[in-house]
Amino acid sequence: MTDSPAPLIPARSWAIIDSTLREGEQFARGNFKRDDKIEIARALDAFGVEFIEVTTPMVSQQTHDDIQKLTGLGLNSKFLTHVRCTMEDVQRAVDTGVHGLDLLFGTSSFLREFSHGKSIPQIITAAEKVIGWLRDHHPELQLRFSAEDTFRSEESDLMAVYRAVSDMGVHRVGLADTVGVATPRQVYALVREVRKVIHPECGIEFHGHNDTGCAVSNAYEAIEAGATHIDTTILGIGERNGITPLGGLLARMFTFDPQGLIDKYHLPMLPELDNMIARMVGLPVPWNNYLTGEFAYNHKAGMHLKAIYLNPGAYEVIPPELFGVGRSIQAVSKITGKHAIAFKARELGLHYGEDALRRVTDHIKALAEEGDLDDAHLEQVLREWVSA
Ligand SMILES: CC(=O)SCCNC(=O)CCNC(=O)[C@H](O)C(C)(C)COP(=O)(O)OP(=O)(O)OC[C@H]1O[C@@H](n2cnc3c(N)ncnc32)[C@H](O)[C@@H]1OP(=O)(O)O
Ligand SMILES: O=C(O)CCC(=O)C(=O)O
Ligand SMILES: [Mg+2]
Repeated sequence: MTDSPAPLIPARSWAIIDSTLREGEQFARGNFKRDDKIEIARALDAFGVEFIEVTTPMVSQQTHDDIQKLTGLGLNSKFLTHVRCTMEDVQRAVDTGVHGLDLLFGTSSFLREFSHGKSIPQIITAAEKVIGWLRDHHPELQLRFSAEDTFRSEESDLMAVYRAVSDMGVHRVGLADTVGVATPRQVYALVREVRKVIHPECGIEFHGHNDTGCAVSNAYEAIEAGATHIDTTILGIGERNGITPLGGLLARMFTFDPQGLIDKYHLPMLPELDNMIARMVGLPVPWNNYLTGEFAYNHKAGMHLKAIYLNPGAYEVIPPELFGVGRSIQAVSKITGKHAIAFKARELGLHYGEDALRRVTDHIKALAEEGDLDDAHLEQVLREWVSA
């Protein structure tokens, strides 16, 4: 790590707002009880996420009290609650002990027509009232204002809203790809445009859904363009097929500043986090999950195996052990090669000459064509053929 070149994107330039306790509750199987919430919050805090976003206290008295319980745990991660832009919601939120409020208002024609029915000037007026009151009565709170469904909103409307709320003194503005329609280039371009109309000290948050498979790349482009905060959830759980997964974002960003990520987060805890949420929602961790999926570090093809034995970096971009994960080398299959077989043989103290190695390799490949070979069978074959 010490010899690596200067990071392209320093990990200190962006922070994680983990929304497993808000967006994650909108997942089909996300129905966390108080003990689950405490377990999740403690785990995220131990991992080192900077912010934990929780559901609005408007959901119910129970949710309100759960938030108070969470904020009373004395964790290092800061709690934010996600609330509508109304006096009723924010007044309910201010006594929960959170560090900040994530306000939102839909700005696309879809949401203006079918959700809340407000025009852009009415949205700005509502924001003025709510933000003004919060700044006067609760200057200690960090405030964020997000334009829900940003990427289906008119750019001129967005700029008017972002400029206005930045002038009102919010600490961050939010861009939300609510339906997962944005492309990476669009995200990059819009973050750059937003940067131009808000105050220099105002942060930019990105929230991206994964409907078209771009949640991680869009989060990356947002950061590259200057976003300061990214929303994630553990395993990516959320409405429909979810948002940027914590593990996916870390995998992406690790390649730019490994040491920065190691310094900021307790990376070996990632499997624990993924398994915890899988258990709570009653689903397995997906086999191809970033970093922690069962086969995320499985190596099989003969050409790969030759190099992997010599240096795993030949076919791995991120060392699995840094994330508390092991690699598996599948030396036996029809697509194996002589180097992998020689390596397995050496592990057993067996050595083959060039010709014998070719023959035993071809025999093992032929056996594998017929059906699966387990390690015990492989050992038997290797031992039989060495003396043949
Ligand atoms: C894209 C996202 O994920 S946004 C976050 C979604 N999160 C949630 O919905 C949190 C959980 N929600 C709830 O528990 C409930 O929906 C509550 C408590 C917030 C509201 O419940 P209800 O009063 O029964 O209203 P309901 O959910 O049916 O309708 C939404 C209301 O919010 C209003 N609304 C929607 N967005 C906003 C906004 N950004 N600011 C202010 N009001 C809004 C709608 O106009 C509607 O109010 P109306 O009936 O006066 O028109
Ligand atoms: O408040 C935000 O920025 C995001 C809200 C949300 O979950 C979404 O738009 O998908
Ligand atoms: Mg969302």
